Amino acid sequence: MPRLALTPGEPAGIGADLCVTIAQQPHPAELVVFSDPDLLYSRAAQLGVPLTLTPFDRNAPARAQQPGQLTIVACPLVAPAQPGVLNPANAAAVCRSLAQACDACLAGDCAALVTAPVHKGIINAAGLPFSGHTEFLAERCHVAQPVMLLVTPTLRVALVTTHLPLRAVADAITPSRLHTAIVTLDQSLRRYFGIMSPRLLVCGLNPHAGEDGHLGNEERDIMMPVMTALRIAGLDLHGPVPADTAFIPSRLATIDAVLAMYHDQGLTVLKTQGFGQAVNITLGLPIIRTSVDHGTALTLAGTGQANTSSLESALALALEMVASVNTPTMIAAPSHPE
Ligand SMILES: NC(=O)c1ccc[n+]([C@@H]2O[C@H](COP(=O)([O-])OP(=O)(O)OC[C@H]3O[C@@H](n4cnc5c(N)ncnc54)[C@H](O)[C@@H]3O)[C@@H](O)[C@H]2O)c1
Ligand SMILES: N[C@H](C(=O)O)[C@H](O)COP(=O)(O)O
Repeated sequence: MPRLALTPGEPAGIGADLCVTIAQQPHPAELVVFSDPDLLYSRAAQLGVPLTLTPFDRNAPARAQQPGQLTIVACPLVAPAQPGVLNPANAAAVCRSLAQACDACLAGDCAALVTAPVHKGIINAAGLPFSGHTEFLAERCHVAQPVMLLVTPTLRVALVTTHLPLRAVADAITPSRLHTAIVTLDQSLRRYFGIMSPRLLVCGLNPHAGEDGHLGNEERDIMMPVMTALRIAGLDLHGPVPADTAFIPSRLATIDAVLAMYHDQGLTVLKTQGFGQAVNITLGLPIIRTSVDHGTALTLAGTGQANTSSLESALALALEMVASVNTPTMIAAPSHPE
């Protein structure tokens, strides 16, 4: 019986609503929520659903989650949360709960981490540099380059760069970063998705993949040499292809994942296709981490209108990934010449 660490994220957003709502169904895992108990009790009362919180005991055997119940590690907020009203006073507590949940996974107390959305803006407004869970967890786990992968039932899209201003993206597409992103994606598809020889489609950075260098040099000077070396090492790589036609059905029919160069190049397509069903996975960490595909939706907090489907998918996929770790299919990663 695995234990899943669950974080509600921004207390003014829909994360707490989602946690108490999914707690109304049974799950084949113990859900350990890292949260302020009063936040969950008050949101459950607001939504009119029952909730009993039981303190986490790492020495007790894990129990499948029962309707109306959650296991809790208390992570107190500083100020009572008001649905829809961001408060920078609670930003540090949000980060602390995330760190505690991550550490519980690193310590083996929980098998995976599943996160509800945080509000990056309010954390930064409180004076804490924060780009996203992906970067926060990578730093916590001492990983230099995590890889963001979003999946729907029919599409997988990974990113070479994550939460970067567009102005900085081109400079961030280095041989080393591209190499790590491709290898991490390839290895993770083998390990967690049972794909024995992943076929990866790599998007160009520039319009028309640089048009032979006439519309940008990154494809010719950076991407092609890295991809050629990795093909020689045995990876099944296609591209770099113009990103505007990377997602047409005939291309997607023969590949297992698309690697986009930056956030909106890949996620706009994926969310247009599958918003609400998609799961965000952080690859390259020593822990399994999945998340929802949506943000804090502040106007929906406390209304009962927030859709739980992405969180349900994130919980289900985390369990599948936990199970897959027991069937290792990893191969040695080709190293980058730099
Ligand atoms: N995993 C994360 O932590 C995560 C992911 C995406 C965005 N964010 C953050 O969330 C904040 C708000 O972002 P945004 O406004 O761009 O996106 P958003 O996803 O919060 O909202 C986009 C639209 O989708 C709707 N929506 C979102 N989730 C929904 C749900 N579960 N059920 C029904 N409707 C839903 C919203 O009402 C809104 O109309 C930002 O600070 C952003 O950085 C966090
Ligand atoms: N890039 C994500 C998305 O658009 O869904 C989102 O910002 C969350 O990222 P983190 O998991 O790094 O917080």
